[in-house]
Amino acid sequence: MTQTILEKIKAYKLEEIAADKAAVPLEEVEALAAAAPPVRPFADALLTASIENYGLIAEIKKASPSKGLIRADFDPSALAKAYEDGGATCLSVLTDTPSFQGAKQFLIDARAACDLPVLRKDFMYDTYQVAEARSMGADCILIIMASVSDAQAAELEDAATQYGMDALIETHNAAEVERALLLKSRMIGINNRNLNTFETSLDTTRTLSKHVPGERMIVCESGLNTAQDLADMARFGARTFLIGESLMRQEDVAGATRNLLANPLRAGGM
Ligand SMILES: O=C(O)c1ccccc1NCC(=O)[C@H](O)[C@H](O)COP(=O)(O)O
Repeated sequence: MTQTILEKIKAYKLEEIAADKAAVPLEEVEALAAAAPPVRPFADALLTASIENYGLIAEIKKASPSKGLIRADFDPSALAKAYEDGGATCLSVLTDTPSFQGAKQFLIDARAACDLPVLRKDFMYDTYQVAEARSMGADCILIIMASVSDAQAAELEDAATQYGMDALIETHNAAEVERALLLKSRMIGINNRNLNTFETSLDTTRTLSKHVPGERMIVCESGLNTAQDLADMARFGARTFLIGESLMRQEDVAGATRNLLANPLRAGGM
């Protein structure tokens, strides 16, 4: 039987975690996490930004399984600064190497170059990775409901909370939203990318947003290209966005980020 992309990623990730644990024992990672720079509030920053305008998690993404290489001229520090200058609220940094050409060092460099809170964008299965995320300086982790059980999700979320970090809970369908709501995290990600076909459709957010109660924050993820897309999604209750590829393909990343955040609803243009 052919494996799905998440199954393939999980297989190499579990090997990677075992190798990392052998190379750097948990106690050492925990000591590094305890010495890491203080946590920057991630969800709070998004909430504040989304009251005034939109919250934007701008992603530092070199490549992807669906698109291959996205940006050849890739300097995480410069990109982090450009995103901050353009008005992004938070950063997302891919640390997975085999599928996204990401690196742990990218997160460390990006965070050091700006004052924004940072999400470790990776496939999390083990609380060891949460300690590792904090040791790099991450302020938030991603929990993908499609790749973990309810018990694993709760365990990862608890570990993040113990470090004072936030967790973004990612969903792709109504059943996953229902499971995500059993957790405590405020941020419910709705990913518009179908992980089997890699196609993106904003209809996913249009459909799933009604399953998310008002006290949680919808983070609309993937396939967002224009300010109009954001305004469209805002009508469905999403005022916080996670955007990678469309910004990564721009020469002037700060300018493109600024243009994306020019909210036509606020300007009275809609
Ligand atoms: O981006 C992919 O091709 C991908 C494939 C398999 C699993 C996850 C994938 N992407 C992770 C993401 O969630 C996105 O990087 C993020 O939402 C930003 O999406 P985009 O703005 O479309 O780059």
